[in-house]
Amino acid sequence: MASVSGICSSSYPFKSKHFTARSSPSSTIMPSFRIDSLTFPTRPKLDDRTLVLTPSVAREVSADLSKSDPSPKKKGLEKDPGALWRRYVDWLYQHKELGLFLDVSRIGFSEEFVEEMEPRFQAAFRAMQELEKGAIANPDEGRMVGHYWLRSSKLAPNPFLKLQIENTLEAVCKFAEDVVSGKIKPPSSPEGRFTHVLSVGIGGSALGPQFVAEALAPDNPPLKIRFIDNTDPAGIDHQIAQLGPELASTIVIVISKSGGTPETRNGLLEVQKAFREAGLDFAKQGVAITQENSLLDNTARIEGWLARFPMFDWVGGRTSEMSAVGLLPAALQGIDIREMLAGASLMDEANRTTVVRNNPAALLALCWYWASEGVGSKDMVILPYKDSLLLFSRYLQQLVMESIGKEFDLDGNRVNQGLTVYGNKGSTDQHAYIQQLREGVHNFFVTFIEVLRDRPPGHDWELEPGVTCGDYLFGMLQGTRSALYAKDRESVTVTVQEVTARSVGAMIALYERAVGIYASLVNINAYHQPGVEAGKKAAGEVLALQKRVLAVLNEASCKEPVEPLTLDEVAERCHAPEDIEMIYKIIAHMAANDRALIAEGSCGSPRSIKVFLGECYVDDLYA
Ligand SMILES: O=P(O)(O)OC[C@H]1O[C@](O)(CO)[C@@H](O)[C@@H]1O
Repeated sequence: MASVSGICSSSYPFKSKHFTARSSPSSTIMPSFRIDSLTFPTRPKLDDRTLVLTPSVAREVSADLSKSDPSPKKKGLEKDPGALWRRYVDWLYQHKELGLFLDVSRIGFSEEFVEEMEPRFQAAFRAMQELEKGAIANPDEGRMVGHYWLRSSKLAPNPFLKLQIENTLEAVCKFAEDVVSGKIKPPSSPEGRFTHVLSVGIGGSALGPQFVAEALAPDNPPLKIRFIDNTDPAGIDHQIAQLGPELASTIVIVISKSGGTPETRNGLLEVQKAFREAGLDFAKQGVAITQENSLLDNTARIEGWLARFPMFDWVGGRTSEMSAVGLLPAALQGIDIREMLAGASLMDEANRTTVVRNNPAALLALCWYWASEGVGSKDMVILPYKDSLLLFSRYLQQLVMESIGKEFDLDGNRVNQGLTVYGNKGSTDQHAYIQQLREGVHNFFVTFIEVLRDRPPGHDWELEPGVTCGDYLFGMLQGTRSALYAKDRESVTVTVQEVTARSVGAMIALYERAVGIYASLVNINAYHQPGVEAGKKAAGEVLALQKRVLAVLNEASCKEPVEPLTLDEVAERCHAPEDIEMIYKIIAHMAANDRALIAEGSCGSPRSIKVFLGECYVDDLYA
């Protein structure tokens, strides 16, 4: 990217005049899907028997909550090895069928604290039961919250939803089989097969598929996946360039629940342009995953895209991995999606017990509450000791922070809740920031993710007598856990046997439920995200201001001689003197991209700048 000083080097007065009207970039055609295999029965209306988890109902559900917030009364952590071993054994959770363990012994909660929290947990369990039965658990948006039904359709609150879930899963499996087997072929190569998936989506419409691809895609998947998850033109260009001629054998999956997210729309338009330039018909390779009748859905339908799959209004973006959003990309990579669903379903079952110590999601929520004092006072560092789980922390960042990070609680009190999540992987991070974790500011607790199986059977070898490469990884994890604990740094350890579709499904389900329970414990709505709207709205205002700036500059640049303007003059003519800083940034950005020229002055002293456009458009293109 050009530096700010670099962009000021253009010299006045080079300009050209264009007297022909040019089509506005915004008029670029939106493109196409056909979904012969899926039918969408009309959604039944909510009736007055539907339970709405409004603040008052939530309060009713949690009527027996004690008045005061339980607060962790922290003492020094247990250090006696015998007592610690007893604590480890007493609290160790095991899910036999999943081969999953949860060790909470290195979080220092006391028995009294657990007792004090009991009424809150029981209220959280009741709220979760209501949610699973189809209550309006997201009162602000008037939505049910049904991601648990995706892996156990029989739990869906009515036959219509059950059918929707089952039909979609069938359609995803059938489409993926047909693509992988070559029954559905790339249009420009009737003999060939699709080789790549390009997934276009952002947030919950990208993070789950990215995590699962990294964790589970085989070394040689039937289709290799790439992602466009931003409106960064260079990033988009990179993905398209990497595909090169294989764009012709690429299925483009455009994922957006709302169907109107600007970054995703931009990604789509950029990819369509690449298709046009390559002489390819996008519609024949485009697939949409979105809510019925969204802008994206309508576009795909009208243009006759290759396929469309539904996203349900009762599934939130950040809990959509087990919907078509996560299942279709995974299936195209040869990942066993039914196993993923089975793992999630088994974990959900385990999380339905109302006995806290037998409920792994509740145990996690308990640890979060204790460690962060129920107010997010400590960050959650996620450290999987397995390269393939690298993106788990990034996935959890949205799941946890978009769910828990809320200004108001369910009763309308300003609480500014949150739980910060970050991390990459061990042992790599031991050579980065673990130094600070052990000795620096004590503002975190750690979640270690341990995978017992180092390599597929038959591939291991001892790189020194009695020790394998995986033993080192194991040693690093255990060593770091001990070293942190010795310094009173608390940790949770989740252990799985292997990274499989089943264990990944289980881990996703574990954290989804832990987030839901924790949200109840701290009395917030986990299922909306009002905060992200502010940034989107502000971005829209910046782009609107940019159009006004362009119109003003265009008018001045069409004069003879050209009239370069100061920032103050631009701001005044835009009737936006209070936005002068933003106007400066807009101009600097345009200049860096050769769309505005600096006639005089230096960007280092914004008041000295005089700016004009290198081209003049007689039609009022920017109005
Ligand atoms: O799937 P969509 O509607 O494009 O939204 C993408 C993401 O944007 C958000 O709404 C936040 O801006 C997330 O909650 C969501 O996962």
